[in-house]
Amino acid sequence: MKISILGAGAWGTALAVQAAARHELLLWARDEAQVRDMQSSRFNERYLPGAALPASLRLESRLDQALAHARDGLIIIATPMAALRGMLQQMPAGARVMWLCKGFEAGTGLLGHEIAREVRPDLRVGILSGPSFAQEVAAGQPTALVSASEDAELAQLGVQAFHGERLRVYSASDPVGVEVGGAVKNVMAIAVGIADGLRQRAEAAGEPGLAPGLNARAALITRGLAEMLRLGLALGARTETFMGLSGMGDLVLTATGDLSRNRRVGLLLAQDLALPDILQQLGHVAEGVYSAPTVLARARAKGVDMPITEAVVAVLDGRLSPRAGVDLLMGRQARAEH
Ligand SMILES: NC(=O)c1ccc[n+]([C@@H]2O[C@H](COP(=O)([O-])OP(=O)(O)OC[C@H]3O[C@@H](n4cnc5c(N)ncnc54)[C@H](O)[C@@H]3O)[C@@H](O)[C@H]2O)c1
Ligand SMILES: O=P(O)(O)OC[C@H](O)CO
Repeated sequence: MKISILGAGAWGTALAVQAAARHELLLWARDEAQVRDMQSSRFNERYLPGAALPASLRLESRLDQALAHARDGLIIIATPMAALRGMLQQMPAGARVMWLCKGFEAGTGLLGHEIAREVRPDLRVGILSGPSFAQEVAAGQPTALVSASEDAELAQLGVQAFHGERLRVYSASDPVGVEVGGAVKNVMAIAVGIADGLRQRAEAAGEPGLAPGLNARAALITRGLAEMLRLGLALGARTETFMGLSGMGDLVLTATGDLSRNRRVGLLLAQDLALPDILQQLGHVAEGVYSAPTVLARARAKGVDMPITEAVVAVLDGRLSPRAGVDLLMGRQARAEH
């Protein structure tokens, strides 16, 4: 199959590395200099150092060439969420397009499939999601993904494109649930990062005392899943999707795995680093930072209670200290679990 992956960040590059042996794969980056560097070194030093780019992988900086390559195949948008609208607008009429971004669009608060419906209803669209750190996928470590679309044929095309020995790809028909899971887990990873960071800080000072421990981490993940589910159901998703790879699976990975950029944002906030410095230090997108306020806005519009998200937004805004954020959650009134 001819596949063009648009966006040569960590994730687009990792999937290109994995699938290049089985398909005619093209990786597009908007930055000509980056493409030249990758062509000469056969590495993507800036975004995924250490992963050799297979000789068969075509590297391209001209978007028209990348789109022409996958005219009869599959186009994968691998940019951050902030670029999805602009990319969709440039797609050829009727193209088969899937995206990897996980988030709500800042400003509009829309999920990817809602943006696509608004700007390009002619496209056949879907999402690839699930618990997947780029570095592990590029190294060929076992990973499971989900290919989701209301268009069953397209969901299957996503499976054919990436299912292989090292990547297991399941199909799904609930893109709303898959997108809500992928977006909300990033916010929860920031929350768990904050709690774990407070513990690390207290332990380093020799005063573990009342800092959030492993019990708090389990509670945050579980109540985070409850928030994700409530918002998802309000937006029309199905419960079982949140028990799957793009819900529970990605939430556990991102909240507990130190390779997560969103978790790292939380860990560093707990060290009292300023958000702009943290983002500069990461050098990669941390979608939860941009999605958190839009998750909250959509939840409020639907009358959905999301206290962890609310606390994360207040910490990101600087209205609450990380410590006060945890205290706020613990100080809430008793209620029924379900
Ligand atoms: N890294 C992972 O492990 C991983 C796994 C699953 C999903 N994702 C999701 O995939 C998306 C991309 O993540 P990433 O890790 O590759 O990010 P990254 O920060 O490593 O790279 C982002 C890439 O997008 C490019 N880009 C930014 N704005 C652009 C624009 N307007 N037009 C074209 N290109 C643009 C950048 O130049 C860069 O190459 C995010 O939504 C992320 O949540 C990432
Ligand atoms: O590094 P993060 O926090 O963007 O997470 C990467 C992937 O989404 C994990 O599935």
